[in-house]
Amino acid sequence: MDALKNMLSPLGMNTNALQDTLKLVVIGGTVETARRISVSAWNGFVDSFFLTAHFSQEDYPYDWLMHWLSKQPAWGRSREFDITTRTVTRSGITQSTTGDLEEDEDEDEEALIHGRKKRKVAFLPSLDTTHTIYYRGHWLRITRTRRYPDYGHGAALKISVVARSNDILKKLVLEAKREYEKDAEHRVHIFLADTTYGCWRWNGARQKRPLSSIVLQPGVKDMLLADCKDFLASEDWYAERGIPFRRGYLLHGVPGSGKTSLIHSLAGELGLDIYVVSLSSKGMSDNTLTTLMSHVPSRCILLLEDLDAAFTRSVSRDSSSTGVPTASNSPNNTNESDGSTLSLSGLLNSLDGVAAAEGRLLFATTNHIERLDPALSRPGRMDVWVNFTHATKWQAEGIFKCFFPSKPKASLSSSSTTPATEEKTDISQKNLPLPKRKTLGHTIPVLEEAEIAELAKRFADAIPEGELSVAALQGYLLKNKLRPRECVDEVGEWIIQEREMREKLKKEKAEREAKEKEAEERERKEREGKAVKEQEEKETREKLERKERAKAKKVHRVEAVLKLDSATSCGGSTVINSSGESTPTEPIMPVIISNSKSESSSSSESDSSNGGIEADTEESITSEEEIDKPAGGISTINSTTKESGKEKWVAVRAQPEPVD
Ligand SMILES: Nc1ncnc2c1ncn2[C@@H]1O[C@H](COP(=O)(O)OP(=O)(O)OP(=O)(O)O)[C@@H](O)[C@H]1O
Repeated sequence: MDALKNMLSPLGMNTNALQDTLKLVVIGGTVETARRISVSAWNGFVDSFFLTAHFSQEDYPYDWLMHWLSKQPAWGRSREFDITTRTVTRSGITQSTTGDLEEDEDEDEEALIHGRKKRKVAFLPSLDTTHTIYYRGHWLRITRTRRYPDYGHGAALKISVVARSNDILKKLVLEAKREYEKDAEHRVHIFLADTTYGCWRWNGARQKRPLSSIVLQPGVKDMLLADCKDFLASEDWYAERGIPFRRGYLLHGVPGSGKTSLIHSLAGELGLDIYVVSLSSKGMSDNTLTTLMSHVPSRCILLLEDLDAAFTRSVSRDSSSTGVPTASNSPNNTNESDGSTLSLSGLLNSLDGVAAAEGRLLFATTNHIERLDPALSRPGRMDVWVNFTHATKWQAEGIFKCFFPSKPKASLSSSSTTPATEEKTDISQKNLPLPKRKTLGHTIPVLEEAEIAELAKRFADAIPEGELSVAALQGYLLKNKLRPRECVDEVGEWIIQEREMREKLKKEKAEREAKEKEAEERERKEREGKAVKEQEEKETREKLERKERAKAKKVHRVEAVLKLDSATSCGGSTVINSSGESTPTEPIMPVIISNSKSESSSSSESDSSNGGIEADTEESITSEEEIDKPAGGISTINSTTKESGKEKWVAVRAQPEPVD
């Protein structure tokens, strides 16, 4: 140190300051080294004593655990966490679309803020931080990380625990699953096809719809439900017989008759998620569809909505197959412009090809069954067909009863003292028996069963059989949900209005179509007129051009004649034309000789008719005979004579004119 001091003293440095700096460096280095050693020792310890489970966002257990973690009170004590009002799913954190999560359990569940329901705040482990929570006598170390930090998406969960066996982790996953399923019990999860990436995107969870709220002809719902249940329970039966474990249902019929609603209801009843594909969506191709179908989970409902619409775009297939496109609905160019190249064979392959998923229930809906190719709707692809019609009287009665609850029998006797018509009750408890259904914030009169039955009967009698859609009836009942009696009294009036409205819409549609047709016709005529005009203009232009060319040739000829004249006067070669006139040329020039005298004479005639001025060089043909014939001022033809077809080429050399 003294030596160092001696070395530095001439430099005028403060040795004490230097010493302190060096000390700091040494201490800092030692501390950092110690930290690193301890971290790696701890990691070694963790690796050798801890059991670690990894959960990827792409898989279901991730959802279960995130859901479970969001419910852990431990986050309240944690010093670092994420707070969200969103739902955690495989496809990331998604804004809750259901809006049924309240901030405070104790608060009024009915409370709405500007029409929206309050949302519950959820606590989640923050990214890239290790949290420790206590679970069943074990400390769990939980780390949530980004799987692809560079791309900013994809998350993974790592849970470590000191334990001899992985039982504790199994218990944790099972518990998380149970809780998740319990919460999802009243919901149907909807996934939509993403044609850009060829994957499924979670689109939200919908409240289950009770099957009793769907009013169909007797036996239809029961038959469908029993068929679906039977299918789901017969995997082995299918395997033993080598039959592909798939079942298809084709729901066809008029719009607003309950096809989609029935599928949602069945999904809820069977506890299945719904995977929806719109075949006419932008970018849908054979490859995308095959990829999507191969990623459908084994137990789910695969829904192909408006099957016929996929083919009204004439998707790269012959017009004789599925959904024959009509003139008005087959814009052939659109599918190419939006990159949709779905073909019928592509669709068929994706439905039951090698890569197609097994165990799924395929539901297809269409309003135009007549447009479907028989290959698409054949048994094996579509095993069960259900026709949906406009509302029958039976359905009208059913939907009325669904809307207006009747007083339960037990309360009938107890309420004998109070007039039944005055009593008001909550609709959610009587009419829609959903366990988690929230109240609607209004009440409707509850009538006696007999009165409701009588009103329903009158309502049904007033409804014309098979004329109005169930959706239309529902719309009318919704408008009158608090006035059951008036609703029945006024139904006749409403039907007249509906008819008038439909008539008006029909008329408007017809007018619109006529106008469109007229416009099309006008456009076509205009196009044709334009084409004719263009053709005429073109012809006139060509005529003019021809005339111009002829004029130019004449001018050229005159110039040539004038030139020759001047050349003759000063000596030089001469061209002999058929009329015996000689024209001076360059000293040596080719001459075309015609074998036919008549031609030359006609040529000369035309020459004379043009006043002896002809610009066209070919027309100034000189006959051989005439060349042989000496003419005034014409010298001998002394050069080679070339035969070319009927014409001969000779070179004419000028000789000086003899001097008299
Ligand atoms: N049979 C029915 N029972 C109960 N409600 C019905 C019935 N039919 C239609 N509805 C009601 O009408 C509305 C439209 O029904 P839905 O979308 O299921 O009809 P759809 O046949 O699928 O129509 P589209 O063919 O136009 O898709 C829904 O709100 C539904 O509640």
